Amino acid sequence: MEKLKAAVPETLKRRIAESSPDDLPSTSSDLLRFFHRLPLFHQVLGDLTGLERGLCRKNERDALETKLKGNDCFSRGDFSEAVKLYTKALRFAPIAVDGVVKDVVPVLYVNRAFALYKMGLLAESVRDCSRALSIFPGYAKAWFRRGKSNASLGYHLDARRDFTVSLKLEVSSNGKRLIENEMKMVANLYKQKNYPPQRYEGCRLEICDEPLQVELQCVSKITKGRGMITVAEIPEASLIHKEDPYAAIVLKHFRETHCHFCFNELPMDPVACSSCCIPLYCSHLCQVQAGGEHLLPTARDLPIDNLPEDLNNYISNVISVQISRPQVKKFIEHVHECQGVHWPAVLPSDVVLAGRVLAKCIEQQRHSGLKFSLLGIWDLCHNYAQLPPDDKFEFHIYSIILMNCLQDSYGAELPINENTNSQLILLLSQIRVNSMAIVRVASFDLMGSFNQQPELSLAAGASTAAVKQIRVGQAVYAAGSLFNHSCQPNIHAYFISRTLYVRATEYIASGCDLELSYGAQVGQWNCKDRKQFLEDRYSFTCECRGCSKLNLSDLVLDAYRCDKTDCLGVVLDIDVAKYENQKLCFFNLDPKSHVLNTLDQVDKCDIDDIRMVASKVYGNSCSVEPGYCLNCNTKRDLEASRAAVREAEIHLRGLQDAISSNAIPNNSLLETWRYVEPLTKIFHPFNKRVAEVEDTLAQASCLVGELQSAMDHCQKSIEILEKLYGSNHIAVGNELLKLVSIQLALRDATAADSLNLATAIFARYYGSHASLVFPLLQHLKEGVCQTQ
Ligand SMILES: C[S@@+](CC[C@H](N)C(=O)[O-])C[C@H]1O[C@@H](n2cnc3c(N)ncnc32)[C@H](O)[C@@H]1O
Repeated sequence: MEKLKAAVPETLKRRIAESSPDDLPSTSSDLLRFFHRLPLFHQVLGDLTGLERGLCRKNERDALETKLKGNDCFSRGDFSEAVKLYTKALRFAPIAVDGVVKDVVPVLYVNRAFALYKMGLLAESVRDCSRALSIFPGYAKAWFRRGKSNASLGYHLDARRDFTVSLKLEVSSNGKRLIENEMKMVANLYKQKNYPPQRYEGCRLEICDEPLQVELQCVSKITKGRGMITVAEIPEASLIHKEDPYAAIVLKHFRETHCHFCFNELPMDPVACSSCCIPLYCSHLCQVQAGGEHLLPTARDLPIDNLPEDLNNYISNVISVQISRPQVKKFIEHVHECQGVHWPAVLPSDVVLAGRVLAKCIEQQRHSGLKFSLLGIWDLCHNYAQLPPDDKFEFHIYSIILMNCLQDSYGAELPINENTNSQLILLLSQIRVNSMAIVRVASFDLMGSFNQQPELSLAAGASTAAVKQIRVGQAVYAAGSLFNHSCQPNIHAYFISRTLYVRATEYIASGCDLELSYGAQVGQWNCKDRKQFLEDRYSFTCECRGCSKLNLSDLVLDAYRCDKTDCLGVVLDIDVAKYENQKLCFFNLDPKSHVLNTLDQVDKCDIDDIRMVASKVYGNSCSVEPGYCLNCNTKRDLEASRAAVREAEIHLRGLQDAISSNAIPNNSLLETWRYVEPLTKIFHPFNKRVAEVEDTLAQASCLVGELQSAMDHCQKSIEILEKLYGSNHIAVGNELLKLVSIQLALRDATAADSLNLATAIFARYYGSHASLVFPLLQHLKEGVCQTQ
């Protein structure tokens, strides 16, 4: 790609860099013409689309080689590595070669089933046997393995049926003897205990479906374009929007760990795409929803006749993949990428996502008998004019490449010309502005310490590791894209499977804007960093109330404390002061400012707190002077303060490294405290860095078993976060979970109170889905019940 970029003449590059949306037909057709004459371009396209060079097609030889490596691991007793290798082999393995069905896939499933059985993953083992049987019902070994796993699960009736079929199919006398022995063992048990058979495939999450409670409306505003408002008032925690994506894609880093359809973490027995080597799914249901029903295996005939009716029903239940039709989506998003070619694996995720949007538009227009056009069907805003020159150039190149890659699937339906190329460039800019990251909460870090030592009670396993949010996918939601951003949002978006849920985090009066955070929030970053992030990532200047009105958080987040010991005033650095001055200027320059009083300049809930730390900003035509206390005007030496902070940070980093490697040396805590303490004398008590230091000290104390001290530090961190975010914010909720964990370990009765506070916060953000998204909450609830 870099060579391709370098080959483009400078004059054309410059025209592209300076182009506006109106110029796109001319710049894109000139680039297309240039590429057509360039041998390098045809070579790049050949690599991306040529089947013979495609690394993503099925390959029986690679599957067999990988299977042998898996067998080696199995014989050494390394079952988990064997499972991984069998999964890799399943990715390569074709169900049929030249129309002849091969046994490699069923054999791999049964091998993996055995390794899973050895690991004690019995339900997974049963599922893999059923998958083998859905392709090859006459496979005696698969029925036998299924019987063994069912027997260990206590499903003795199913086990007996599995062994019965296996015995009828087995040809060797040794094999028959083995099966008969197993049958004897379950013979009596099945009469005593009988459970219904496990569901073979299906959704793993039981989602409690809440009705939507409000009517939303889309309105246009001068500053932010279209946005959503509420027609009626909305109570706190109401679910206000729910939507499936127009198109979605898993991010490259998570291709091996998360389902390519529902984005949940893959189980140990994932299903591979049956026609190319790229996707992995958590079940056949996800596979079919992403790739289409034609990917499901078609079972061969079972070579046994005259079976009793109930056994026949049982067999057909096992070998047919049970997927209900309504669950299968009409549009199949992976189908055009599934020919074994290289491009879906190597092009950037947002470009492949654009391909999925195009494919869906083509399908929709095909149904209505229309010619392809993105205009009208895809009505989202874009930021092409504000894009940096490099991005404009890349979008031009990728639009041409993607059009060519899609030719195999859509040919004349998707003509490559100046119109379609310009539309695709704009589509890439729309995806930049409107796509959302599908996020998963990796709270298992916190649960890890409990799970690794199951012999310990929950109370003994205190942990203060942070709850991590991981971005596993990228998706576009047609209506969800109309929510504008605020650094002080009143709604919250989260994802279950690939569905977007939006919830009001506070009471919202009728007619009010409904705004979520695009990733920058008051309390998390200062005004400068938030604005910078939004400009870099989304190319707009934020006009939200957090960036235009004074708020406590922006004043204290990075502030130094006043040199006078009894003064709680803030001292701001130059950068921060500049942005706070802009907020004040905004009001002073406003033509209506003479009718505004100080209250209008300030976020109302912060008035008393701001008076406490920066009383001077209430003066008329006040400006914020860096280096001077905003209460008493005392000067602080900022240069010396910065130097002292740098020194303390070195020691703090040492402690953080020790925490990561779980090796805190003796006396390290006392030593670090000696160096870190000056930070608390330099920074304002509500400075975010002080909260982070308290949090680090809580973690370190927890690791060395000083739980009382861990609890004190954790509580101090929470007090600061409450000032920065407000006491009902999810950041406080996350910190409260750590506190509960420590309190449980200390058998402190206040754990229940802290958990109640945390539960109330999580309910505002996640409603009835809180425990589903944060399994740790349920875990801690059980811990609190145990200790009561
Ligand atoms: C996902 S779209 C939201 C819908 C959009 N307003 C529209 O008319 O389609 C994001 C775009 O909305 C505008 N926007 C959203 N929040 C804003 C804010 N706080 N300040 C200024 N512009 C904003 C920006 O143009 C941004 O690129």
